[in-house]
Amino acid sequence: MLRTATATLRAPLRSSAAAPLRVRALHSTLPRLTATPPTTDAGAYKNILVSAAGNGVTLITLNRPKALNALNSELFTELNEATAAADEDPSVGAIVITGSEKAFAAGADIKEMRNKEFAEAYKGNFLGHWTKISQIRKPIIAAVSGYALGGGCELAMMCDIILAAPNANFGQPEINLGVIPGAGGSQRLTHALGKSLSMEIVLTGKNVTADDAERHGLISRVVREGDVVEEAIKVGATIAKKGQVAVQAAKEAVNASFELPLAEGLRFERRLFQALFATKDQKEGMGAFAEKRKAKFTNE
Ligand SMILES: CCC/C=C/C(=O)SCCNC(=O)CCNC(=O)[C@H](O)C(C)(C)COP(=O)([O-])OP(=O)([O-])OC[C@H]1O[C@@H](n2cnc3c(N)ncnc32)[C@H](O)[C@@H]1OP(=O)([O-])[O-]
Repeated sequence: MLRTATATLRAPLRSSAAAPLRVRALHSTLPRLTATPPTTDAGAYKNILVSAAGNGVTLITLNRPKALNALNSELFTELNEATAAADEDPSVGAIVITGSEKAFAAGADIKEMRNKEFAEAYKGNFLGHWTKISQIRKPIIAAVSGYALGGGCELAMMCDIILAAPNANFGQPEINLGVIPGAGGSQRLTHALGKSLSMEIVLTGKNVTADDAERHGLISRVVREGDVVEEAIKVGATIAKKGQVAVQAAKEAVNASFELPLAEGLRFERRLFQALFATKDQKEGMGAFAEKRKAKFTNE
């Protein structure tokens, strides 16, 4: 069951570092996609807030403000549970993950892991459960403000789209702690930025600004100050309006480009494209175009 809390949506904008990001009521400005009202079960999770943002979007807010949303095991377990629940929920078409104004997440929880030993980390597959987010089939949008460092940057990169506030700061400072990135920082960052800049970030621990991240293709775009969550929800709502079989296939196809050689990737894309002719949404989408009307997708 999707456990939800509306606290973030209701919270007034505070200037403190702990302030969750503001979301204006979008129900009036966006087309209605789901009749599911935001359900409240505040306190169900300790480290995240989950709310139905309307229009088929689930909003997940990382909520360990005192630790700048440092990602401890409990938080990640909750995040896995909430994203899996949203993935299962037919009324949800997209998921937004955000943090506070000061920090999306300042990394894996250093205090939690400082005394770990190799045998324990290896036998317990430490951080293995972090990969679950990348198995979620519905699109996930990261709305990043402030620090997205180490595991925080890696979490953002596990999402499908990254939107950033002007104060966002991305980096992999693990080198300063005597370790290296452990949840994709050396791999996804390099796919996005290329070797030279990734090496500089990973080897020196320097951060990049939102503008630089946009310029180098790490994120989709920088959004006006104060608007990043709202904008991410809008993007999510736009996606949630599409035929969901095609959306999932599109996500699968784009992700395959990170893993397959070009010829295999092209073949995989073509097969998925062909398979979509078995869906009602394809008939509806193309029929609606030919009949000059708006398509009504049923996700079948
Ligand atoms: C997953 C795969 C591998 C990943 C590895 C990593 O991510 S390694 C991590 C890679 N990331 C890094 O190396 C970044 C580490 N963080 C920093 O360098 C700084 O906090 C800052 C520059 C982000 C903000 O500076 P600022 O002066 O504005 O704020 P402040 O410093 O006063 O912090 C406020 C409180 O938050 C606490 N806290 C913060 N981050 C963490 C954390 N990751 N952990 C635990 N706690 C953390 C901090 O201790 C303090 O608590 P206190 O003492 O009040 O009980």
